[in-house]
Parts: sequence; structure tokens; C-alpha cells
Amino acid sequence: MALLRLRNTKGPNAAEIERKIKRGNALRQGSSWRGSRGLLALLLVALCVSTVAAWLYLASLDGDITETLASQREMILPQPRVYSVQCSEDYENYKRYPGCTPQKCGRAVTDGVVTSEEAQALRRLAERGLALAGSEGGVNISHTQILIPRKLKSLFTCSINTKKKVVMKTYFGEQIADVFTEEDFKLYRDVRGRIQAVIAETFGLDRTLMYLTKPTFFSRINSTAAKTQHDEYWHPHIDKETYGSFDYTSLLYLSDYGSDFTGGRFVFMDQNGNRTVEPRAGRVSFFSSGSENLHRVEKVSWGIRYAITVSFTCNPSHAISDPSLP
Ligand SMILES: O=C(O)CCC(=O)C(=O)O
Ligand SMILES: [Fe+2]
Repeated sequence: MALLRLRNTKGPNAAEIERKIKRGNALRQGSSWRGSRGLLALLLVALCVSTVAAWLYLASLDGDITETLASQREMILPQPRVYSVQCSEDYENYKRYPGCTPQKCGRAVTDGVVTSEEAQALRRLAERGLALAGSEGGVNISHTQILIPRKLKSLFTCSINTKKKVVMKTYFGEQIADVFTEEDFKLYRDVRGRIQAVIAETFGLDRTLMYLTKPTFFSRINSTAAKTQHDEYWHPHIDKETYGSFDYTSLLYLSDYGSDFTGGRFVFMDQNGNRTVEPRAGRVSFFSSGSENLHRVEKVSWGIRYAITVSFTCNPSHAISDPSLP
């Protein structure tokens, strides 16, 4: 009986104490778990913040894409979109030609000069010519160009090289007449004339004092790896340095960024960031050719990109005539 009483009096207390101990332990465990969870969350936040900061820092070092001057989706009409930049001193090293030598420098983009039908026709022309170039030359290079020489006795294929002007030559002689018709040349001449007019108007030039110069060429770029250094079209360059005679460069795009190819945007590399032009069939982008317009073309990652480079000089001794049948 006494034993029973003792157990009865001690029993409930012991159980109560045990419960309290257990609850205390559980609470302590819970709070230490909560504490380490908080610490983990804090660490995660710190990690995220430092990753974002590092990414922003690297992006700023890399001078990554900062602005799109012309996106593929928009139509820039009827006036060109003009972006002025200060002229570099490059032009001081060359004879000045009043009415032509750049006094106003910059770049501009217009979709109002070449229709999409014209761009399509020129693209077919480029495909025909470049197919011939590929098979004749026996080369399969990622960036092929057809130069349009002074007298169209022959066509060359070559690839862009930022140091040397003409790199690889393949002659087509008489085959030109099989590939291009008089109508093709007329189309080229018309388009060239309109491009010249818009450049003259935009930069306040006398268009009769600007001359077509070489190289003027079609280009086809795909994503095949470059086989030689000459295929490396993506290097930053200044056209006046690369080609010598250029005072104004224009590019007529014959395919669409995003649907015909990816990558391949044109990038102006300014000190305070990059400015891009997204190719669009029929779009003309033009700019003064000095070092105020350092640029590059992004690597094409998929598809085929067609363009025509049409260049102008102020120096009549560097003038070439429009291509025509021999
Ligand atoms: O095709 C382009 O967008 C530019 C090519 C270029 O920079 C050049 O021909 O000098
Ligand atoms: Fe260029």
C-alpha cells in the first residue's frame, strides 16, 4: 500500500517532469535548427548577390551588348534613323575633298531605300553567284564574297581579311555571262544609286563627288568553322584601315536576323558600350568609314546570312565603275 502510494505520488510528477524535459529538448533542437536554416538562407542570399554583382562586373568589362540601334522586327521608315558620332582624326591623314570628305560622322539605318522584292532578287543573284564561286573554287569557306571588279571580265571569290585586302582569288572568266543578266546589273546600279543618294543626304554631301570604290562585294556567312584565318570575318576592324579607299561604307542586308540565321548582328564597338544593328532583308545600314565606327560582325550560329557591302570614296582616283556585262 505504502509502496503504491509512493509510486502514485511520485508517478505523475515524474511523468510531468519527463514531459517538460522532452519539450525543452525539442524546443532547443527546433531553435537551433531554425538558427541554422536562417544562416543557410543568409548564405544563399549573399551568394546570389555576389553572383549577380560578378556577372554585372564581367559584362561591363566585356563591353557587352548595350543598345540595339535597329531591331529586325521594326521598319525604319521613311527617314533613316541617324546616330551621330564625332569624326575621328583619321581623315586628316588623307587628302580632303570638299563636299565629300566626312565633316559629319555617324551611322544610320533605313528600311526605306530597298524594297523586299529587290532584296529577294539580289539574294537570288548572290546565291547564284556564290554557288558558282563555291564549286569553281573548290573551297567550302564559311564566308565567301564576290568582288565586283572594275571591269567584269572575271569575278573573284575571296574572304574578308581585316589586314590584307584580297586574299584568295578564283577566276570565273566567261561564266559571268551565264550567271548574271543585264537586268541583274541594272538592279544593282539602281540600288547603288539610291544608297549613294541617302548617304549624301544624311551626311550633307554632294553626291556627284562620291564614287563607288572597291571592294564592293556580296557576302555569305554560315556557321561552318573558319578554315583559314581569312574566313574570320568576326574580328573588330575599321574599314578605312582595312580597305584604304573607303570614306563611307554601306551594307545592304539580304536576309533576316532571327529567322534566316542567328548570331550575325552588326556591332558598333563604342567606348561606352556596343550598339547593334540587326540585319533585315532590304535594310541599309551606312556609316563614315573611320575609326569612329570600329565594328565587327557577331559569329553566325545558325543559318545563312547574305549581305552586300557597297563602299564609296571621295578620291576620284579610287573610283570604280558600276559592274556591267563584258
Ligand atoms: O556584313 C556586315 O554586316 C559587315 C561586313 C563588314 O564589316 C565589312 O565588309 O567590312
Ligand atoms: Fe567592315
